[in-house]
Amino acid sequence: MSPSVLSVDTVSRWYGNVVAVNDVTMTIGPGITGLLGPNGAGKSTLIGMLAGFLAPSAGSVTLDGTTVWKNPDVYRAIGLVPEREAAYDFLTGWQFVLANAELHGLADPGAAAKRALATVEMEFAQNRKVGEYSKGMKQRVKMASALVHDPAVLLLDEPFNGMDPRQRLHLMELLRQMGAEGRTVLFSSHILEEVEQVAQQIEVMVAGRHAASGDFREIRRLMIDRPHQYVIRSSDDRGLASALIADGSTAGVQLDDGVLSVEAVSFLRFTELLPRVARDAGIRLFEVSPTDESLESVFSYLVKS
Ligand SMILES: Nc1ncnc2c1ncn2[C@@H]1O[C@H](COP(=O)(O)OP(=O)(O)OP(=O)(O)O)[C@@H](O)[C@H]1O
Repeated sequence: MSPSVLSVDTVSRWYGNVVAVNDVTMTIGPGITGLLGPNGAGKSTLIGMLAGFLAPSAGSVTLDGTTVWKNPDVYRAIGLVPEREAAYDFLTGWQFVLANAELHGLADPGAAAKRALATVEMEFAQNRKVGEYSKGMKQRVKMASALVHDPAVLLLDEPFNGMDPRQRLHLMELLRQMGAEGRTVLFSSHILEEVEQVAQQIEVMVAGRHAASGDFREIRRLMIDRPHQYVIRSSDDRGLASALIADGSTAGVQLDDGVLSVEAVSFLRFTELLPRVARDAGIRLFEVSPTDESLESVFSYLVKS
């Protein structure tokens, strides 16, 4: 498979006065890219523009240098697995995939549908109606229809949503296979653990903006190496507060109504500092709990940085 590269160049997309995607520039090459971001970050909108379903309001999306929007030649190289369930519940899996093969005008739609259903291991259920499939089976049949024309680019919008662990593993394996074949695969998710298990490259979006980019180690580091808030219980909170202030490497120490809270500048430095300071002061630690670990707080930190 010849390598295909999607380029997003200063792309924005607005709906009325809602800016869904705000001045995003990124390059997506062969292998697996995870598009990570909380709900409403603009992931679906970006995928719609990558797939040629939505026009950018500004900027351009190109595949190997050719504009994607309004370009049927480019659509032949792209497969999209949308977030919504297939609306064709009354068709069998076979009919659904075959219809897509015919819409693409393939020379031998039957052979293409057979091959695509085999790739996702759905032949066993191909004669049952899509409406009777489990969530994971629906996802696989949508994937077969996206793969029916053997595209170099595969885009999947929240493909792991609602899947059980077994279905999840199966889909991860399929994505790895697609990546190993040299396809350019991009999938969106709001769960870091999901993305880092399968994506070589991670692009983070928050509130329409491109917040971070890198492999999972870099993204983990960005998320961990940021100010963290902790509540600490110890044998001598007041003594510990003084010792931490004296050390000077924490951003803030507060003792309010007997609750000791600390803002650490860096997670890694703090995990080394705290036990040492406590030991030197002869104080025992009972509990150290983070207070701002929600994914939203991590994401909003990334946007500010
Ligand atoms: N057709 C539309 N009309 C108006 N606003 C829209 C439309 N589609 C999306 N939006 C808005 O654009 C923003 C980005 O939405 P988008 O669906 O792209 O985000 P997302 O990251 O995919 O989130 P989710 O995972 O919840 O789908 C949101 O504020 C959303 O309300």
